[in-house]
Amino acid sequence: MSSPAPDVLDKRALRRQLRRQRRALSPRQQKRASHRLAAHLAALPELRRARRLSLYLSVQGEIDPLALLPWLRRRRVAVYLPVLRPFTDNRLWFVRFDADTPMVKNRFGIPEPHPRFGARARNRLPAWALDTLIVPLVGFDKNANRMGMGGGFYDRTLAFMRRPYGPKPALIGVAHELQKVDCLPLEPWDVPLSAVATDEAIYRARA
Ligand SMILES: Nc1nc2c(c(=O)[nH]1)N(C=O)[C@@H](CNc1ccc(C(=O)N[C@@H](CCC(=O)O)C(=O)O)cc1)CN2
Ligand SMILES: Nc1ncnc2c1ncn2[C@@H]1O[C@H](COP(=O)(O)OP(=O)(O)OP(=O)(O)O)[C@@H](O)[C@H]1O
Repeated sequence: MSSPAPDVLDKRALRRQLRRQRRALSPRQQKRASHRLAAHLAALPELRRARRLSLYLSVQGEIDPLALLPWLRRRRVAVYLPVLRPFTDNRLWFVRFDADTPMVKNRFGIPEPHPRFGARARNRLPAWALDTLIVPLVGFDKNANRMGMGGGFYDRTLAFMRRPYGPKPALIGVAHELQKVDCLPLEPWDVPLSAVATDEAIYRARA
């Protein structure tokens, strides 16, 4: 076993620090951030044109995108949640999320649609079939570079985005403003986001 390179250790420490900072927010701060985020998201063209969109259910201080749900329901947008794909390592697919979707906790303690519900092909979509994905972030920088939980779930699931042809959903990262850092190291497998939205601002990737 070789020991991890210093930049890997830096990234791990940064991830831990950012996760601690977001967990420290009060319920009142969380609620306010969620509503401000929803207002920013609803102004984005990537959301206004979406017919099929994925959200996530927030855990451990993540900014909560669900304040946007009434707006999405009014517009008849089909809402999906990320689900850990069975029999495949660290990949996601996306399962319909409606008022009557049966939910269970996955191995990380995050609620997701029941595997039996997701097993029905008509209840789920691969990432490429969505118009827009709302991607949870642990950290980001002003150029909309992202850092996630470290499992590589979204990076693996979105690897198709690098192909020169085929469908390309819009990727909108979301986070609390306090998760912004100066500059994130770019990894070869990182898939660029279209934009990052926070409780305070929108950050666009540079063309
Ligand atoms: N709310 C939410 N849902 C999501 C994600 C997310 O980041 N947030 N994901 C985005 O990828 C996927 C799940 N990925 C995750 C990756 C790591 C951990 C996690 O807490 N890992 C533990 C240690 C691992 C373990 O318990 O075995 C840790 O880091 O402390 C959680 C979710 C799909 N659903
Ligand atoms: N397309 C891919 N194919 C295979 N492995 C990958 C791919 N993308 C990422 N990985 C692996 O996933 C691991 C986690 O990557 P990284 O530290 O960038 O996570 P992250 O971007 O924070 O995670 P996430 O995508 O879950 O938000 C890395 O060790 C990397 O080797």
